[in-house]
Amino acid sequence: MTDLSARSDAALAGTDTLLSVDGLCAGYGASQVLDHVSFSMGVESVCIIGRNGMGKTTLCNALTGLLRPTAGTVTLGDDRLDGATPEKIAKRGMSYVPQGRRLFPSLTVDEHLAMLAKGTRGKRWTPDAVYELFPRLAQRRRNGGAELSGGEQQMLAVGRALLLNGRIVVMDEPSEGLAPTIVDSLIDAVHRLVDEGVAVLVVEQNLRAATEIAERQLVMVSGRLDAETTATELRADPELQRRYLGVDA
Ligand SMILES: Nc1ncnc2c1ncn2[C@@H]1O[C@H](COP(=O)(O)OP(=O)(O)OP(=O)(O)O)[C@@H](O)[C@H]1O
Repeated sequence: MTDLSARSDAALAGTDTLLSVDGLCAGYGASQVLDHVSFSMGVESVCIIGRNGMGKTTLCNALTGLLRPTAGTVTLGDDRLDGATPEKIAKRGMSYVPQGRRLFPSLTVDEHLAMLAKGTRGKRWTPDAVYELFPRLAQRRRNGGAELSGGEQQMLAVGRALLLNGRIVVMDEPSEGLAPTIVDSLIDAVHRLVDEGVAVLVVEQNLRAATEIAERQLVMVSGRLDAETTATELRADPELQRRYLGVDA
């Protein structure tokens, strides 16, 4: 385990920094939740783990503009994102798959993707490319959001985020409530994205999903990101699992 404050960018040697977060603070009214969160990542998959209520969703919201940071910076490539609206942040290359998927029950899969298809011509991610990544979704293309299983909804939520053709995708607990085989598809999709040059930052509380999605595991405790561990360490250590994920040995 590493103390993040002692960690330098040298730890990312071999990986150029894509996202850099420095001293990020955010909260709700007078209650500060994020307490000077700092980390950086390249084109790789990274997990943010932590027990309930530690501030993981708040971090996702502060990164993607749904919550305005009160201090600190978020830099993607050469662009400063902090303080920008969610629309601007998405346009600059950070897309978000929020917890709960937020789909429209009456729109079909095709219609969800069509809403974002404009502007994807000639780009890597088009509706057809999403159907190729998730063949299950292609079979359900004419079904409405309300008729999809949890796993299909999650695939659609990821597919929608991909159509923004961004540089990084932030996902909040994508494995929540999904059957193990569907979790496998999501894990494969994350690895494929990274292989194709898209960074993926995933909040996870599920031990298997977290450790298979990323080797780097950043630990959030009470709004602070002050430790980093690895999937290898986490798998091997029930005490870490209990402390960081609330998993009972
Ligand atoms: N809209 C809100 N207004 C006020 N407080 C909030 C709001 N959303 C979250 N909080 C508080 O902020 C803290 C962090 O919550 P957050 O949802 O970010 O944690 P989390 O690590 O994502 O947990 P979980 O996995 O349970 O969602 C909690 O104390 C929570 O009660």
